[in-house]
Amino acid sequence: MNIIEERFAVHVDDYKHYDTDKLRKHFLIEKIFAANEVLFTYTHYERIMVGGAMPVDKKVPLEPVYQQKADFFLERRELGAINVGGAGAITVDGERYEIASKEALYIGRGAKEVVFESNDAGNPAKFYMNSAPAHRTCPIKKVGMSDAKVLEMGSSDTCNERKINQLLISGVVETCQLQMGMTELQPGSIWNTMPVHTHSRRMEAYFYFNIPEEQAVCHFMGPADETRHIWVGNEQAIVSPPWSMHSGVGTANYTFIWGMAGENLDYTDMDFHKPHTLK
Ligand SMILES: O=C[C@H](O)[C@@H](O)CC(=O)C(=O)O
Ligand SMILES: [Zn+2]
Repeated sequence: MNIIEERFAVHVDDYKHYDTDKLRKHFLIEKIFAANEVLFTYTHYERIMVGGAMPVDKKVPLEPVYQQKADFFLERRELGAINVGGAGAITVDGERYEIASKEALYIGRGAKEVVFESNDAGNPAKFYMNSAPAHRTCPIKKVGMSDAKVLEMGSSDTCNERKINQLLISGVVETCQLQMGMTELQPGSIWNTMPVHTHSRRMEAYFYFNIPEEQAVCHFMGPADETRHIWVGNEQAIVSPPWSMHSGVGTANYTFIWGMAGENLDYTDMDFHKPHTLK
């Protein structure tokens, strides 16, 4: 069964008055995975759905949720899934795709039956997912880390040395509006997405994982002159409105998955804000 939460969009003027509780309530997704469940948060930012499937000892189907009023989940949507757990498989209309750790599957609009499973209940697969409305069908494609476009960013001097693995990206896979990838921090580097940027033409969601026990990531949001922070735990996500930056600093090494939907598929068109200009 899909378990669903709904989040409405927040106006930037309203955000300025938020305290810690309210920031967390509107922008933090605390639970992405539950054993043998599919969890989703239905947002009103480009209607992106952010969630996870964690099959343990049984097959778990992707079912439509009330908000969609659809006969099947992908009736009018596309979906990207990236496995952050043990090896597993996703079966789409009878076709089985083995998805190892850090591998992704893109599923286009129209696929009727999607089923998740793990190869080993002792080390279950964890499929982190983003889904956005789609106006046409793009072919299903499995994308591994070796297929990714890799951007080497930052440096150890500024503690932001990282590898941006673009997985679901134009040139690797055809999508309608979804873009997804996985950014890995080099040992000793703790800052992601620094210098920060905004792109009001696209919303974004960040999913943080591989955060060691008792450590955390401090995520920054807001316009460059009105920032706030949210402390994020392991396997939690942040929804970033179109007016917001999205950047984080960890108390230890971590990895994260970013996903975007919106106006175009141009990853490089962000507006940058230099650190000394931030407030
Ligand atoms: O719009 C692009 C996204 O925010 C991320 O891809 C940025 C990122 O992973 C990073 O700089 O570390
Ligand atoms: Zn971004």
